[in-house]
Amino acid sequence: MRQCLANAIYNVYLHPLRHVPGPFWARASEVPSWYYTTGGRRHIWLWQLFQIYGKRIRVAPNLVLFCDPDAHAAIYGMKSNVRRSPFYVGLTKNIREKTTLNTIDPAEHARRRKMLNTCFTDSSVNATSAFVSKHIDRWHQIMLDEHDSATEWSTSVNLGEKVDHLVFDIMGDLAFGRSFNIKEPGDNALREVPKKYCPVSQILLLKTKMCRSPFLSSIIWLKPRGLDRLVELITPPPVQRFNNFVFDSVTKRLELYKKQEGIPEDERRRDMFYFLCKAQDSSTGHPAYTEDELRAEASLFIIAGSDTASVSLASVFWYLVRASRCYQKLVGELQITFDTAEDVVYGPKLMGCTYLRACIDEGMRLVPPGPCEPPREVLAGGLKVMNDYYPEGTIVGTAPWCDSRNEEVYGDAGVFRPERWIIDEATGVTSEMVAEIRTNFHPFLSGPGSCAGKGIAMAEMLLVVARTLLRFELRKAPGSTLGEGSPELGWGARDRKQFQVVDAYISLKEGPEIQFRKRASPEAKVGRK
Ligand code: HEM
Repeated sequence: MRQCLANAIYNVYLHPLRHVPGPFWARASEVPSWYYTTGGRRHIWLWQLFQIYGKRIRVAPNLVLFCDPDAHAAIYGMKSNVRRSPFYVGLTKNIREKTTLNTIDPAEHARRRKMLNTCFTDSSVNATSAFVSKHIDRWHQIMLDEHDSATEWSTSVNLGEKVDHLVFDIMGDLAFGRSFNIKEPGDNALREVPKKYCPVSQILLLKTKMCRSPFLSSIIWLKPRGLDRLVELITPPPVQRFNNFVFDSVTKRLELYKKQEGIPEDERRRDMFYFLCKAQDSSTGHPAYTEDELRAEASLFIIAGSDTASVSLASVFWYLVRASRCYQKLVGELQITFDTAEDVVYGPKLMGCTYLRACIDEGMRLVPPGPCEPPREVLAGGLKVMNDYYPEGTIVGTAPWCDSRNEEVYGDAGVFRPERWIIDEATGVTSEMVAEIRTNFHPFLSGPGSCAGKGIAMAEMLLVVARTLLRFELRKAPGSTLGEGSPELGWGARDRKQFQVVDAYISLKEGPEIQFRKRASPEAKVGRK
């Protein structure tokens, strides 16, 4: 107790960061930041703090966060003198399963990332788009079979949940060649997870609470000394089933890869796992990954690529069904560009749909896939951010939820307005205006730790939104408030027009609830290109 008090006094009055503004208790201890993490509302708390204290806040004794485009560049840029913080070590499943995301040493991370990049080329994005489209079409078929919606509006559907199922199945198929089949009707042990959040989210929620706790260094010390084993033992059965499924799938996929080694390239299964197996260490010319590493990286794809894409898509749909002008404009663009949903393939025509891209960007801006900061630790020599110097060991970052609501940059920051991303004389949006907001927009992060799967993720989102809107009409389920803000949620979350998320390092969401019906036959439309 005496030690805690002494630490608190030191943190407030003697610590090198004592001049950085923030609430008294947050400057004294890590408990407030942890407290808000446990409730999943830390991003709202951070937003409140930025309104009170300005562009930089001390959120915990050793943690400084910023809300400014220049700060983002200074912290996450290619040459920034930082590394990933120990938070990422806490996230690891166990000491054997080291992934690119969890590698905090910059040189080792750069080496791993170089190998990983060989799996994310244009050719892999093109190859994987075919898998994605196949899943989307099946998903639509199931929705039609489950709901009598050929002519009438369907009953209310939780599209957020449906999108979870779709994205999971896609990622399983891409990562290790075996779909989870969660979207398929009938029993599925992997779907028997607590309805609210899927297994990966459950794990992340628990781990985020651990990693933002004041006991992180003890947790990291204890991990190889029994804690990992203990967590494995108390892991709920649905999550264990999920882990076992992943393990088993990777083993089977590896067997298939070896079996197909002798046959021509274009006859082999060319999913992400294929590209991982093919990757070579350029310095040795040997395969880049050992079996354990293949297992870990393939599992990382599931973690990194499922909830992120799912929450982004849910956000786009959530806002679109509430903004009929934007919805109509987007459908118009798609109908002019494509004859049918089947015509939507990944390529220049799809990429040329500027309004579609703007809607996706706007959805990702309002609901960033990670609402709080990706934490970075300042290395020896310190770091200058917004004209101030931060010493070695300081943890720094920017919180995307707050960056997205920076009114100095966006003006009407809370409004879903895709036009802000498109240069157009008619709307008065200039190239300078678009450049300014782009400098502040990093849903995939930037710099050495940015998203490796950005190309695949964008292709997936473009395909899902375009094919869905060409096949179905959507509308908000009458009376549904799922995902909305409300006065009881307090300052920063009162706006009913704001899609709410839970912070679990990744954003977790509920909704939107929608109704859908099959679109009239495309021949009935006019004005197509
Ligand atoms: C909308 C979808 C996605 C978003 C918004 C997104 C965003 C991000 C962000 C912000 C990071 C950095 C995390 C941090 O440093 O804490 C990241 C890392 C990563 N993402 Fe994504 N991601 C998405 C989809 C995907 C997909 C589909 C894949 C794989 C197929 C993927 C693979 C990765 C990997 C491997 C990393 C680690 C990169 C590294 O450590 O160098 N992501 N992603």
